[in-house]
Amino acid sequence: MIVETALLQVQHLQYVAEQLVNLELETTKHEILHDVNFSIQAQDFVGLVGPNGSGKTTLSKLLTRILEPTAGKILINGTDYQAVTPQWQLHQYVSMVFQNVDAQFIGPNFVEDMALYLGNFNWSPAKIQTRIQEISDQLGLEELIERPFNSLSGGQKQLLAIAEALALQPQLLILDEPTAQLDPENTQLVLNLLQKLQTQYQITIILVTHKLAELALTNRVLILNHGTITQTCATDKLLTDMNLLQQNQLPVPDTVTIAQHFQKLTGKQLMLTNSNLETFIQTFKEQLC
Ligand SMILES: Nc1ncnc2c1ncn2[C@@H]1O[C@H](COP(=O)(O)OP(=O)(O)OP(=O)(O)O)[C@@H](O)[C@H]1O
Repeated sequence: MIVETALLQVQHLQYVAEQLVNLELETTKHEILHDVNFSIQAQDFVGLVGPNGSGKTTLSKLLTRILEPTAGKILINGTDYQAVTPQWQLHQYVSMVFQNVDAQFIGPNFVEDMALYLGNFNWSPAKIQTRIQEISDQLGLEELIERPFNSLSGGQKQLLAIAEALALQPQLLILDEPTAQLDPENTQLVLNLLQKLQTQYQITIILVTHKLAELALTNRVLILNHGTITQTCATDKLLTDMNLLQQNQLPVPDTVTIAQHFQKLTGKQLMLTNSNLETFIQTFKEQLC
């Protein structure tokens, strides 16, 4: 029997932040994450949810080695992060897009920013040019790549930040609340791109989000609460389980409230999600008429 190694394995991860409290260089310690365990298979689309301050951003930074864990291990394709040297080689496996993409760009537009980024990896100008062309063709970004960042909408900048994060063809892409500051139109632009990455390019994605409606794109969710993973489950289970949502201080979607009322009225259990809501309403209308 062949046992496949998970793409990402997180084992007993702990992160303790140390803060300077005075000029005598005294510090206090604050445990942000403890005993975090989970694994992700290649091509999973995973949602990472949890109440404010539960440690989602800290975990994302550990997964991209922006922070080093106090204890525990992270393995990518069975290789310990610590064994990936030099450290920047990890960009070839895992990449992250931050909520505030403006802080991510150094150049004035995508083409120049990619040249600076890939130049750090000693890519030749010709190779950089080919990769820019390739990625903008694949993701349909031709019209944006030479425009100054300051002339683009928040959603367009997110698209370019995602494209840049894919420059080195990582296997795992982590997005920290990519739509938090976007209006509905720009949110849709970003969600469409994520769906395309998943279906056409089979990229493994971790989507950190507060918006439970966005979880419809994912197949699995990790719930982080009080600094540890309290549950991993199929997305449909979370989105239809009022108790699980409430136990983890997550907002209850309207679909769950409707399903609960339906059960009270009819005694029948209903698994209602955004994807089958329209069919449910249609059936209901037909029965009423
Ligand atoms: N460097 C640090 N020193 C001390 N405490 C920190 C540090 N970084 C984060 N924290 C605290 O750790 C906790 C987790 O923060 P984190 O930003 O990871 O949570 P989050 O789940 O991403 O929150 P949000 O949903 O609000 O973005 C918070 O209480 C935060 O104040």
